[in-house]
Amino acid sequence: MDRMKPNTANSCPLTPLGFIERTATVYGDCPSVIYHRTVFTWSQTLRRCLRLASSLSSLGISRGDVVSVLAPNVPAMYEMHFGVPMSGAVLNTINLRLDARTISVLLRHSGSKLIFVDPLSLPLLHDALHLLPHSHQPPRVVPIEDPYEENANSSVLSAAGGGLTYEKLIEMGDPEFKWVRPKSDWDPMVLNYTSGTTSAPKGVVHCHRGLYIVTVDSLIDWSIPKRPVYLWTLPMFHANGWSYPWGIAAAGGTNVCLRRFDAATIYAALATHRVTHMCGAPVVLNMLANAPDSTRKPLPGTVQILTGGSPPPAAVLHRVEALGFSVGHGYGLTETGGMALSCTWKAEWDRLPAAERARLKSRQGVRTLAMTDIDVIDRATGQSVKRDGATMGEIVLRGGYVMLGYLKDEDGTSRAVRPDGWFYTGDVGVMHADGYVEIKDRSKDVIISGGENVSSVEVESVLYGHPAVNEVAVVARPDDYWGETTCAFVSMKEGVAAPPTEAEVIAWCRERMPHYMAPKTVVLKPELPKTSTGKVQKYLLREMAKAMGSPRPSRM
Ligand SMILES: Nc1ncnc2c1ncn2[C@@H]1O[C@H](COP(=O)(O)OP(=O)(O)OP(=O)(O)O)[C@@H](O)[C@H]1O
Repeated sequence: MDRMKPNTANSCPLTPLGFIERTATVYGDCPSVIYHRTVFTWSQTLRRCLRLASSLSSLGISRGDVVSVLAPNVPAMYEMHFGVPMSGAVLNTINLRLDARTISVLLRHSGSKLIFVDPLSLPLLHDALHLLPHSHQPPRVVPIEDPYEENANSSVLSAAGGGLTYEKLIEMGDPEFKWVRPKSDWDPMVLNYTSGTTSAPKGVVHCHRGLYIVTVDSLIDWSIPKRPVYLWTLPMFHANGWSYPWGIAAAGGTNVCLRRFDAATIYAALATHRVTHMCGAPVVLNMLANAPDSTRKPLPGTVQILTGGSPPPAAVLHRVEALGFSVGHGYGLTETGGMALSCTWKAEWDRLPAAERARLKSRQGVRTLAMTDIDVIDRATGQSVKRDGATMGEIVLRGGYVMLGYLKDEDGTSRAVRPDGWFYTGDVGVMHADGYVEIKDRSKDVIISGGENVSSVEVESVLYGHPAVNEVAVVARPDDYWGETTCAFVSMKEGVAAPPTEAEVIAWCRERMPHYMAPKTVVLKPELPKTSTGKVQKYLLREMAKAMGSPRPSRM
């Protein structure tokens, strides 16, 4: 046995890039990418990706160079998930709803050599480039055409790219290009900045191996069949759309691209393309559930919808399932490139009442097959918390698709990935007796009122049960007496005849939860501030609550 070692035939580096070659062989004539009236097949998509990789190589882009993209879910964005790393480069998708200052910081931090840009984001990119210091070599700009956008004037685009555009690169490239394979499966493949929900975005680097594992794992975990029809409602710039650009290629599916969407666009696309699968943050589920009847269209069949990214309130899950969607729920971070936990469903739960099913489904669940281990630990002792569904601790995990690290941030990396072999998520949760984890908060969001820990997620989930409530976010408000008290920011559904007052919302909560948890302050707002990935920007609300100062000391 001692002589049994890896050999040349079994040590080829793992990478999800090869999936597209197999798919082009099997499903070459099947639709790969649809955008308005444009339909590509898998053999065309493969050739376009190879042409892109070849052109990037002829422009001098080589192994390890960072190539950025600022674009919505259009076909070019999909192709870049293959074409850019096939040139050996590291793909850096940038959130197009960031401001110019943050984008310039990211471009500088990543040392990006070239950036592809959507026509509608050109002015934003120009502002960002102007903010780069003179000493910094700016990336080469390559605009992406969009025949369906009136504002995408081709001569303006060509001028902005110094004569070069995305389609010109495709045209110039070699469709038989021998793509640059990773030397090792630990070679970096993508650089993704986190959402910046809690602090400045961090540059997460993933390697080919990690992305291969998470892609295959995500296909298995969501039981993706062959040839799904997948609607792109999750931004690909967010953690590479939880790895599904590579996953849908592996399954030979059809990618339905959308530049922008609202409830009406989603319902229309579901019906037109007979969509089978889609992903979205809970905000997308909320949008579907609260859409007026006039915008809803009958579903083409059961649509599988995978949600994650922030806690899905049980009430929202319940409403979406009642509309005919089948909801899957997972939990992950940019640092895991996709889902690390999922609320794996048990057949016997189908017999439970709907509200109980939704409550169980709102739990984040168990580790996926390829995540080696997870735990909820007491940060002070490092010991596992009791499996009682009540004792809170930090969620930690280990497995083959935890990031390589944060780019140029060794301190940040060693704070997150510890010598004890765990990746510390910064999320606070509990372990239930059945081994399912439930998130209670981010460590920064826990409210400590009179020495008691209050989970903002728990208070939010009660508030979501109020029939007039559209969205809610709960944060701490400083309080001279209690230390902190619960402050709820609430937006009401449109068209509610007699929306409740702040005092009525407080009274409603006090009937349904211990008084120390119930909000002492309610602020009604037309809309809550969100990141482009649909997460409520609690730090902004926390600042607002802080600015309100302490209310008069009160007793429970
Ligand atoms: N199913 C889920 N339920 C509750 N929270 C979730 C779920 N999935 C993800 N999250 C939250 O999203 C976080 C990961 O989000 P992401 O990587 O996009 O960056 P961020 O944490 O929002 O931003 P930053 O790290 O810059 O503050 C997790 O740490 C967790 O707090």
